[in-house]
Amino acid sequence: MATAESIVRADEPLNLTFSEAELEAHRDHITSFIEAQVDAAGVDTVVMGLSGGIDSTLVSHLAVEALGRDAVHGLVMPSEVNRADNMSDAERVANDLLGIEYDVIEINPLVDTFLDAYPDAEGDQLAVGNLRVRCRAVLNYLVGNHEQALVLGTGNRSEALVGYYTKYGDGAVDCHPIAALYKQQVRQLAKHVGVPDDLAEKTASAEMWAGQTDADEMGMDYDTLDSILALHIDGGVPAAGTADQLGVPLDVVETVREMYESSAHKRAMPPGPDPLY
Ligand SMILES: Nc1ncnc2c1ncn2[C@@H]1O[C@H](COP(=O)(O)OP(=O)(O)OC[C@H]2O[C@@H]([n+]3cccc(C(=O)O)c3)[C@H](O)[C@@H]2O)[C@@H](O)[C@H]1O
Ligand SMILES: Nc1ncnc2c1ncn2[C@@H]1O[C@H](COP(=O)(O)OP(=O)(O)OP(=O)(O)O)[C@@H](O)[C@H]1O
Ligand SMILES: [Mg+2]
Repeated sequence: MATAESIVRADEPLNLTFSEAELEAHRDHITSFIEAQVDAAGVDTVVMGLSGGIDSTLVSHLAVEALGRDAVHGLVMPSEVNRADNMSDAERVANDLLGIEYDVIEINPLVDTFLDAYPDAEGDQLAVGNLRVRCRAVLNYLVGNHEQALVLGTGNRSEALVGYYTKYGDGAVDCHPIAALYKQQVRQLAKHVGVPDDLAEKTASAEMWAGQTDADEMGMDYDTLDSILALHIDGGVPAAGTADQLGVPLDVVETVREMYESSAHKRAMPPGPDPLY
């Protein structure tokens, strides 16, 4: 885990932001995608977790644009490690910004029930953090089944490429409308569609344990991660050239490649052996 002082920041990060015309094109593309997913499933509504973070704020905003506010159901699911201001931001998004129906469901009792059933995991920060995330996935699908609603995910391209999400947790959804956007672009599109700056510029956190931030855990900020992904992983520029161009140590580029390669299993269907005959 990096400390605030040791987080790597590229000297020359790429500017991956869009022009105004491109922003409008992405907005249309994503709202059309949401509409098409709902149509293809033969349903009218969607359900999704609202965390007060920018990914869920943008997806919920675009879902309301695509389907109307009556078709979007938000779930705010606090646990003991969530900051109160994030949970109140989630309610602010549902109430004040979007005017959608939402429920607040505390997940501590669910998490405790699992740990009572398997106390060996108690104190295992990552396992319990992932358990919190998976409890939310179960609730999303409980509501989704009951209301014949699709579960909207909030994964962006940066998280997907390095596997920075919980398998069958926040990854357990029916579609990811902002999957093509790097994190910088998520923030930019959010501002473009009218999300207030304080939400769009908020420090990203999975809130799987108290005080967690994405940058601390990954050891670099999103501008650096996005730049390495765009140049080296998506762009095919060799590691050394990427490090030189961005002004980051070579081992940071290699770390991102290792995260990309070791998370391939999260971007694939669970494999089985080919049929024998
Ligand atoms: N090679 C392989 N082939 C097939 N399966 C493989 C595998 N390696 C591990 N696995 C399986 O995957 C499991 C590990 O994956 P997983 O359970 O996801 O756990 P893991 O990747 O270890 O942890 C999740 C990471 O995502 C971050 N996260 C989670 C949720 C939200 C956010 C956010 O930004 O909001 C971030 C979190 O902070 C943490 O760094 C293993 O226990 C194993 O079951
Ligand atoms: N406390 C919560 N209540 C409801 N949903 C949550 C909660 N925490 C996480 N989620 C869901 O899990 C998703 C993944 O979390 P993640 O932290 O990556 O996104 P975010 O909070 O929207 O944005 P950011 O990455 O900037 O913090 C959220 O977008 C949201 O849908
Ligand atoms: Mg978050």
